Amino acid sequence: MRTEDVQVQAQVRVRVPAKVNAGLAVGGARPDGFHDLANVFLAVGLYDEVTATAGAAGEGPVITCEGPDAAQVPLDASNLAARAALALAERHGVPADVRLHIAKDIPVAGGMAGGSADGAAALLACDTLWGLQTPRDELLAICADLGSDVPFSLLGGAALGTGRGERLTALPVGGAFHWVFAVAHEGLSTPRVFQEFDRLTAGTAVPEPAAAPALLSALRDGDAALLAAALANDLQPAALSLRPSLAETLAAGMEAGALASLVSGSGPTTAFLAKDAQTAHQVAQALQDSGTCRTTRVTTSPARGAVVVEDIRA
Ligand SMILES: C[C@](O)(CO)[C@H](O)COP(=O)(O)OP(=O)(O)OC[C@H]1O[C@@H](n2ccc(N)nc2=O)[C@H](O)[C@@H]1O
Ligand SMILES: Nc1ncnc2c1ncn2[C@@H]1O[C@H](COP(=O)(O)OP(=O)(O)OP(=O)(O)O)[C@@H](O)[C@H]1O
Repeated sequence: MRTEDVQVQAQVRVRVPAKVNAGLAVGGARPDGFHDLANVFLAVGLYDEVTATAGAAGEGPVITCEGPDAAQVPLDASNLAARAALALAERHGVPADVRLHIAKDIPVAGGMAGGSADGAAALLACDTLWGLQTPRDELLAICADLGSDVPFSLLGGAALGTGRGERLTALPVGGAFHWVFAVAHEGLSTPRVFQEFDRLTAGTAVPEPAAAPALLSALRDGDAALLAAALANDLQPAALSLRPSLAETLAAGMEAGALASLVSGSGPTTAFLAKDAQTAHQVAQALQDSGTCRTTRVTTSPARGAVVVEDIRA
């Protein structure tokens, strides 16, 4: 066969970051079961990659997944990447025949929006593969239908999420922050953690959620010490109530020199802010040695949102 006869398979690869919630203020339960939030999202440099290639006519989205946590990822129509492909295809009246391969590096069910990341990445990958050029605001609206965290996975950087977290306002960030994440042995279900929040706050007046001005200025100034003082997560008591052993992980990171520690979103991943890269590695080693977590990851924020990193189209 001559080289020019080889058909190159069209392929689009998208890289998408995980998130940590630098501030998560949670209001009372709404009639629709969700909670109003003032959610200060920060994208961090742990990434999944979703690669889209054309599928056979009529087969719909086909999901495959590789990575250390791949066995925990559903490969059926419940996968957020499959749901994203179907939603986009329906919006444009095109077939959703696409193969989506997820290279998963974001901890699963860890409160780092891994599934949401794959949903946002698949949406961008399919939009590019199918040449649809869907306007950004429409992509964000589809993301919001898929889940509260999905719009932020597309946007990246830092943002305040209001409503159930899907209405985003980008936030300025004045410098890089150094983070350590301690990944727990077993995941936690997000709805279960919100239910526990409701149980723990029952009979109390839950205030309207608001973003702390000190948090926003710490991010804007890139000041790690001020950020450490302002980090807050209203879901932390609920996550600790369901998984009391997380308190030991939080304490081990502080003992090792972290500026601050908190549960990431709904947990059970715990996040540690460090003053520099060297301290971050020391904290990670101490957490590893403490035996209070499955593994650790060291990275920085902010990180770019979902972005096409390879686009091979015939
Ligand atoms: C905890 C966070 O990760 C913080 O960023 C998010 O609030 C969760 O976002 P998510 O995983 O995208 O959540 P969704 O898929 O939208 O909702 C899953 C479930 O979480 C609960 N949920 C979620 C978001 C929200 N603002 N209030 C809620 O009560 C609801 O029980 C909902 O049925
Ligand atoms: N592409 C996907 N990757 C991982 N989990 C997925 C995916 N699609 C659907 N899921 C389901 O979502 C559940 C939550 O997984 P995910 O990794 O998104 O949790 P999370 O990081 O705690 O989410 P969040 O921080 O947005 O609340 C999993 O247990 C799995 O059943």
